[in-house]
Amino acid sequence: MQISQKQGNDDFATMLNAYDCPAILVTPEYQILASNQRYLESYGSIDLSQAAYCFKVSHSNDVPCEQAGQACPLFAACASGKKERALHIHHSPRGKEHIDIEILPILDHKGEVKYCVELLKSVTKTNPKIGNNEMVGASPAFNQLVENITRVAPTDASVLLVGDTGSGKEIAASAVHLASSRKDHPMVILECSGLTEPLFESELFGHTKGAFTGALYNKQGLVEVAHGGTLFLDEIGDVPYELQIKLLRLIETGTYRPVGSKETKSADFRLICATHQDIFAMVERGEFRRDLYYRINVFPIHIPSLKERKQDIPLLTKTLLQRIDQSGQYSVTDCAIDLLKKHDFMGNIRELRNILSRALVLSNTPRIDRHVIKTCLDIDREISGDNQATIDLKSNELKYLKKLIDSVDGDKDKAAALAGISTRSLYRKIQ
Ligand SMILES: Nc1ncnc2c1ncn2[C@@H]1O[C@H](COP(=O)(O)OP(=O)(O)OP(=O)(O)O)[C@@H](O)[C@H]1O
Repeated sequence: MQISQKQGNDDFATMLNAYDCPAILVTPEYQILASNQRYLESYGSIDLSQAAYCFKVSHSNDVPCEQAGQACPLFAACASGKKERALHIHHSPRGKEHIDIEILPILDHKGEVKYCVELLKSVTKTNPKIGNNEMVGASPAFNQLVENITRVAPTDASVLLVGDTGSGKEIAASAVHLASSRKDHPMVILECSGLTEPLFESELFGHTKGAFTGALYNKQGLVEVAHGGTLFLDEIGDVPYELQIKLLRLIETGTYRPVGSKETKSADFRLICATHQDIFAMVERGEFRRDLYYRINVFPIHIPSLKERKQDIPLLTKTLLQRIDQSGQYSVTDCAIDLLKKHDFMGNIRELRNILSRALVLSNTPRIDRHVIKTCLDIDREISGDNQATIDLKSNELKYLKKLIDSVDGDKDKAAALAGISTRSLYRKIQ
């Protein structure tokens, strides 16, 4: 596409209105020449009466992104002469936002880049600031995760989320679903751990009345509930070997039969699987079917552990505190944050959440200090058995749980939630 030099900025802006997302026209020297109506609605107007540069407007930087140590898709597009994409954090009237940037270079008659159209697509369900049920973060590891989610979401490819326990696999699955064209249909979750063959089949495929003892009604399977939407199989590595063939058949044929039925139904879902295990090693050991592995692993995404994104701890702490107690009165001192940053977080974000829930109970003031955080971390260490030689694990667990129950006036449901265990487990542990 070529644009005559005589055309004014108004013409540019009119052309940009053809895009149904915010768009700006930029020179290879980073100067913004025009913006469209959608940009105006999302980010406000830019003063174009004097030179306005994209790095200043979008990032409040004084130098272009690539000189500030960030990947700059404009710089890359000018070098390659081709479309380039990157995930950036931009300033917006709503604060900082993750934006999927696409740069479309416009070449002159000599084949050199004359202008670039920059399309700015907001990324659903992620946030570099405090959010409610969104994924938050701004570290390089988190941004890479968001970039992967953004790329794969609009496709229908099967996604395999690999990450440690509590690192955010389920919330990432939901981000993929919500950024996909299937978002108006359900995302259905099946936790695969501990499922026996009959249960697995009837949960997944449903059953007819009388199919087996206790089948009093026709029951819809999760595959049917997920029709048009997303099927999320959590802990896929725990599906017993003999059941894996049933899953493979479902994926390969796109059809299934409810237990006890002769009717074959057709399935329509996007598959997302998650695991904390090394499935490839399981394949090598003969514990996981190779054919199924290649079916589910079309697009693998690594979910970073909290250890890999320690710089997100202050933001996550603020976010989680607000989620635990919506009054917004609680905060954590800088020294306490430093202590959290030194912790290992084997249980990742879920562990951070549990520690903060405890801190709220144990702190006498809304400003949670280092001392309180240290106590919460020590309780965890004792319970997890770091000091097994000197500590009687069971009695310490009991002591902690009783203290916790007392602190919430005997409310066992609340105490269990704070301890991160089910109420049933709590009763079992204190009896
Ligand atoms: N980036 C994030 N921002 C905010 N909260 C997060 C983020 N990632 C995870 N969480 C929160 O951490 C907790 C654990 O996340 P989630 O349940 O998605 O982890 P998981 O990896 O699926 O856990 P498991 O391995 O036990 O199935 C949830 O409360 C979730 O909302």
